[in-house]
Amino acid sequence: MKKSALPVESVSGIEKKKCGKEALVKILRWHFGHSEFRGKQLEAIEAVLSGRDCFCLMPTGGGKSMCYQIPALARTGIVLVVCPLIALMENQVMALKEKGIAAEFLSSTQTSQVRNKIHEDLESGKPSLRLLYVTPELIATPGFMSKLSKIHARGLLNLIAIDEAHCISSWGHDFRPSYRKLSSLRNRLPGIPILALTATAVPKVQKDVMESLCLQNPLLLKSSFNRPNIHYEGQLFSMSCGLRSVVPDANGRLHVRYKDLMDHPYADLANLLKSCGNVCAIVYCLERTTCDDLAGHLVNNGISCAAYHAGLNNKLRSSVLDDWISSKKQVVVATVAFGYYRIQIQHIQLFLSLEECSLCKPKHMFFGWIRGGSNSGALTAVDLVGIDRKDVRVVCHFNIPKSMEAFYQESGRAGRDQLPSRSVLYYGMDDSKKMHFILSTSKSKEKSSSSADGASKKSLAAFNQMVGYCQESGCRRKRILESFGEQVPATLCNKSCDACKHPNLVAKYLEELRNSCAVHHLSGSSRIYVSSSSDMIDEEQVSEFWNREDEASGSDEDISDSDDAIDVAKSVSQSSLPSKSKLNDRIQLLERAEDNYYRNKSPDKQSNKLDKNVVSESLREASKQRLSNALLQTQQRLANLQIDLETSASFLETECYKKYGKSGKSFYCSQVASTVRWLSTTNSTDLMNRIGMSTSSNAENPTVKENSCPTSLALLEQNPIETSKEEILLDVRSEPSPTVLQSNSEGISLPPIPSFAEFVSSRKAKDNRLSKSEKQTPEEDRKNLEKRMRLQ
Ligand SMILES: Nc1ncnc2c1ncn2[C@@H]1O[C@H](COP(=O)(O)OP(=O)(O)OP(=O)(O)O)[C@@H](O)[C@H]1O
Ligand SMILES: [Mg+2]
Repeated sequence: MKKSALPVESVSGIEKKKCGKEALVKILRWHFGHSEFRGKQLEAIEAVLSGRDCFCLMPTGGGKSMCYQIPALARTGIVLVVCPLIALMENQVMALKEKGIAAEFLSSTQTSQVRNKIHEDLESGKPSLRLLYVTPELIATPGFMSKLSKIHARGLLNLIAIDEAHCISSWGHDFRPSYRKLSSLRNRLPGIPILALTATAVPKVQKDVMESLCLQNPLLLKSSFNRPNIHYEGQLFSMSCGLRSVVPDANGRLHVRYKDLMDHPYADLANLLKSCGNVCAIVYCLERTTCDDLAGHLVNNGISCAAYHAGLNNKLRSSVLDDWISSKKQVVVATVAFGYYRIQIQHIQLFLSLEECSLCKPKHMFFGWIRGGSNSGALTAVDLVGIDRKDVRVVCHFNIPKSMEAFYQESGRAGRDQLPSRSVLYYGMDDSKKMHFILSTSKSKEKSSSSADGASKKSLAAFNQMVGYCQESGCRRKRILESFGEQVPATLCNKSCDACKHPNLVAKYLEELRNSCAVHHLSGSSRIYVSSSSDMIDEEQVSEFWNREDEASGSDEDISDSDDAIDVAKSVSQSSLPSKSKLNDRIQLLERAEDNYYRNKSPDKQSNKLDKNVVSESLREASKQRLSNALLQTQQRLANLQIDLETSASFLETECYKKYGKSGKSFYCSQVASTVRWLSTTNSTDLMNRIGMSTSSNAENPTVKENSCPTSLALLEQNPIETSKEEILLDVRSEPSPTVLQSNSEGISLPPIPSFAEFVSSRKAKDNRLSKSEKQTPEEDRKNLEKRMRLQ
């Protein structure tokens, strides 16, 4: 129901004088139903209404949005809100509209009709909009900026709010280059107060944000980062949630849980979620395949759960998010966004930077890099930052976060209703090595400049702090707060963390961890350090990790309309690839690097490597299980799809094995991962086709040869639920159509990964063809290269 705008009008009557506290509280109560302002909300609102810049540092879930939403209602005119995520804008605008508040967002996800309507309103003499949410990229476009300037010239712009302002600082944990462009706002729109808001900014980041946005004499409002309702242990949480009957076992009381001491971390998590009751939870993972696998496992264990990551298509992703927000699903297993985003940019640069390539070791890493480049135009980051489901009771990190800031931000999704909630963190040495590797390579390889080295050191230092948090036994709460520069008394925790509540248990587990892991002990320290060398990581794991991420092509980005990666791609292609001859040089260097790699390997190493790279039976079994989990999810997604899970999983696994079993573990795993991702987005027709096609190549079962003929597809499409596979087969057998069979097969098989030599020679062949047929301009060369990269 729409509320009348009475309070706004009545307040706007007095706005020329001053909007007093009473009037503001009235707006808060009328529109939002909250009785009083929280923390520093009122101070922030009063500051910006008086025309003063403000930097607002409030904890996650502290109510920062209110600091710009109330000013939007206290004055006529528009509040411009800059947001990093489309999902976040949508979520906020929807909530505001439900309250009858005129709010809109502008993004590429809208139809041009919707966008035009918003623009018309903005250009009208008296816009009805109160809040306009936009992405930083849109702000940077000249067209939109000139529109803003016109609104500003007409005196209709009240306030500029920059949400998640830490993204502007390269010192912050989620730096977004596009946020940097916001520094022009002060000059372009003079006299308009700027409100910067964030939950995570260490002093250095605070300073950087204020300087970058050219804030003038800003009011700096800092609330404590402490989230008293988040428990970093299990027992007190269970009790305060009324779960007395569920007494957690010893391990269940812990906040940091050690994967290396567990037989089955998946099972441990399933038990944990069950022991918490059927509560709302977020599980964060580093990789999409873990998301898929883990979600499959949880579903098998009766937990209402879905995976959420950028490998899913837009429709599925929003339906998962809707289901989760509306409590139809209780647990969402999601990837952490911005880390991936950086990795993708790094791929583009690694591929084009030969100095780096000559350093690379395993052959298959080339492919990861090359394929990574293909996603340059399509960022694939997903995050749940700022999505306001208030009753998240458990946030679990299934892989170690990259920094304390990231950990705080992500675990802070819990308990936004201020009720008791729980944070759980799974720590594993392998995860730690993987993250260490990503951080040590991603920044240092972006540019070979000293600033990039510095950035790499910074992120490694931030990560080491996180490792310390997992491997030491001091109060967790104190440690989190101290990482933000807050000094707190030891009593603050009140035994709401595992280290304070169960110190002996924590010490015991740490001791066991030390004994069980083959790790480095640094003298005088109880910490277990990961060696700083990237070769600590198993090459196969790295390869699969990269490839897995790369093959998400087809999924649209949803950070925002970000042009960051496009900028990078352009600048790299312009600066590093000015001509075709340079590109040839680079390709030759790549070849030499590859040769060197193989020449430098000793025969011993090679045979060892071969052994290590063999696809074992147990790996094949595990892959089958993984595919079966993915098929189960697909079956649920596609409602009542009739397939035999075991047979289909076995078929798909055999397909992967046939294709890459001989090429080694890494290629095989990559193909399995790719198939799992394909399953998460495929439709019934394609799935049936593929399973059918598989059998068609089986000589022992010639009947299925015609399985992917169009008649079966048409039948399935007409009546996807009632029509059984047997019926389709029967129908198909009467109408064989080998020609179409071939085209279907081609349409649905996954693109093969070429060997590096194949890649290079196909490139050469194409170059030869080109040089024969026509002389191209450097610009055309560049376009061709970009196209080729996209097609990889
Ligand atoms: N004065 C208030 N009284 C009660 N509830 C409030 C008040 N202000 C905000 N809230 C509620 O607190 C919740 C969190 O608010 P909001 O989303 O603005 O937090 P945030 O600080 O932006 O968090 P994040 O850093 O996670 O984005 C919302 O559900 C909001 O309705
Ligand atoms: Mg927020």
